[in-house]
Amino acid sequence: MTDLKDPPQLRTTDDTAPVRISTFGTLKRLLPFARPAIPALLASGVTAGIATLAGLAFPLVIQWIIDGPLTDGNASGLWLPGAVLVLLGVVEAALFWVRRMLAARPTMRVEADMRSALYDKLQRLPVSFHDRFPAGQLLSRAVSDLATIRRFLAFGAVFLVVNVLTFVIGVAVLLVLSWQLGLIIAALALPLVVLCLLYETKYQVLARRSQDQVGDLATTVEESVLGIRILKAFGRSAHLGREFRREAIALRTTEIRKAKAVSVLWSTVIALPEIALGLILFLGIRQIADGTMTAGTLVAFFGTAMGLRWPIDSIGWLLAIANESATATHRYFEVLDEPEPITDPAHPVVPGTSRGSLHLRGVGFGFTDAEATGKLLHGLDLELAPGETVALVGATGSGKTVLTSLVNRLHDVTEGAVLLDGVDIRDMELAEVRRRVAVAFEEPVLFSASVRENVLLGRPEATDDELAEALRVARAEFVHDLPWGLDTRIGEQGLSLSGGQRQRLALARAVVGRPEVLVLDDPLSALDIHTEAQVEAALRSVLGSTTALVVAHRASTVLLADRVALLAGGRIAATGTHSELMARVPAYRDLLASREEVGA
Ligand SMILES: Nc1ncnc2c1ncn2[C@@H]1O[C@H](COP(=O)(O)OP(=O)(O)OP(=O)(O)O)[C@@H](O)[C@H]1O
Repeated sequence: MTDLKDPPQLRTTDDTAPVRISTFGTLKRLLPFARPAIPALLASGVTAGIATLAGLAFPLVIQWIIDGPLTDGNASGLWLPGAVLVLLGVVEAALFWVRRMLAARPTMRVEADMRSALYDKLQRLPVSFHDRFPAGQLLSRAVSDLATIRRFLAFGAVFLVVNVLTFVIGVAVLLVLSWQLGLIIAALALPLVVLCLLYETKYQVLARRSQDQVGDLATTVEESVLGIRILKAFGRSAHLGREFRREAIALRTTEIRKAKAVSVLWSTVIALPEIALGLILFLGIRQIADGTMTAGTLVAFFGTAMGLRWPIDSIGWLLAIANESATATHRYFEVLDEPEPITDPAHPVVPGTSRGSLHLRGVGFGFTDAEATGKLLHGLDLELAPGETVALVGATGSGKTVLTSLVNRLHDVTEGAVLLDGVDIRDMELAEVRRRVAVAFEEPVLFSASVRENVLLGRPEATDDELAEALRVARAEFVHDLPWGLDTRIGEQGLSLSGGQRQRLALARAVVGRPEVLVLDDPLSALDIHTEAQVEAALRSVLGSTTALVVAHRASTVLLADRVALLAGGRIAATGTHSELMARVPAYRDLLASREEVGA
């Protein structure tokens, strides 16, 4: 019996226990991206530090006023400390503004650079990665995770350093003012550190879960928007609505647990200084009564201790930001660290004059996530002479689409090789392979762009004549009747086209510029019989000069080919002309006969 593994877990569940990561170690990975922003962030930190010191100086000036001019009854002596107070206020406000200005622009650039790097990586990653990684998870990484990282760099990191320094300097000032009372505030550091460590462990797990759940939610929204017609047609909107609500509730539960964790920390962090301040007031008044402390010193002490409230109170908030950024960073690098198995070779072979011969030699292929079911293709041999058209016929699920995806390295063969003009395509530059091999898939995907941009996607350098020729071959001249002709926007944000129109544009995209090798995955399936006949007639002229591998389901498409290859059991079971195979291969006869019956 086959030992089947559990199906891959694509969605997050409440029981998923995310891996514990080191907050500092993970955040360090941001350095290469954050490096250009470091001077500005340092300047921003220095500015914030000076502003905070200005704030800490207030109580000392008040002490000066109380123990000086106020005690002496010298009204004219108030001018100088009054002016200093105003100056400190202005400096603090101005520096606050400067700090924001300094941090905003460079951190936004870091966010933009990281987003571009992620996008580039997604383009380089193989199709197999995109098959298994839900789009919503990528979306949440590209949008919300990167925004979290930017907030951390702009505020979190700066204030984490500034507030710890402020605490240390403030405690030093307090110790100078009164070492006995100062020790009470200094002693606060111990329970705070213990509390923060306990909290970090718990919060990090929740932060990761919440970010994963945001990704799940985005995936559900994306799937329901893309499949809105099917959902409506099958009356499943309510079902998906329930699924969405279930995920939204899971996220809400995690967010509430996060809020609870923060609130416990926060309330303790706020309560501890309150108790300490009460104690200080009590002891301070006794010291004034004993004559061991002046009223001005107690006011200064109290004012300074109050000034340390924000650095202490903010610890919970800053740790939350640091933890969320660490998990966001971890999630970001999960994608960035993905291996890129399909890349350019170190020393690409530049093929000589291209003739367009295609040879699949001993090809084997199996999906890594479907190992238990065995290899899909094995020991497959198929040779196409330059200019030859071969129709690939096989039962549904036999691997025809997968085979076509091996020819332009959307997947790499796991055994054997695909040779273009005798050169292994893995030894050629990817761009070169994709320039030589053009593909039209069964599912024609159009982008939110003009007709012209969609058709010239792979060959932006093609001339207007080549574009017109491609549209003619694909019988896609209907584009000239669109409101803005070739400049009409189509795709998701543009004009909707019918299935047949989309397929004809996808075909035009493949044939534009007459590639050496054309791979067509059932390119005419959405066309009516009349249009199909017209496209076939026009295709013949292209196929006459191009090597083509055409996945075919119908006899009419098969007839376009010079030769037919029957894919069965993971290999090419028979080749020959249509009539030869009809005469001598019962499996082929059955396959086409059943299709024609269904089609009839
Ligand atoms: N990403 C994937 N991971 C695992 N298995 C996959 C993946 N993509 C396709 N398969 C499996 O590979 C097999 C062949 O798929 P393929 O799309 O090539 O079939 P096909 O011959 O083109 O079928 P059809 O004629 O119905 O289009 C199927 O059993 C399919 O389930």
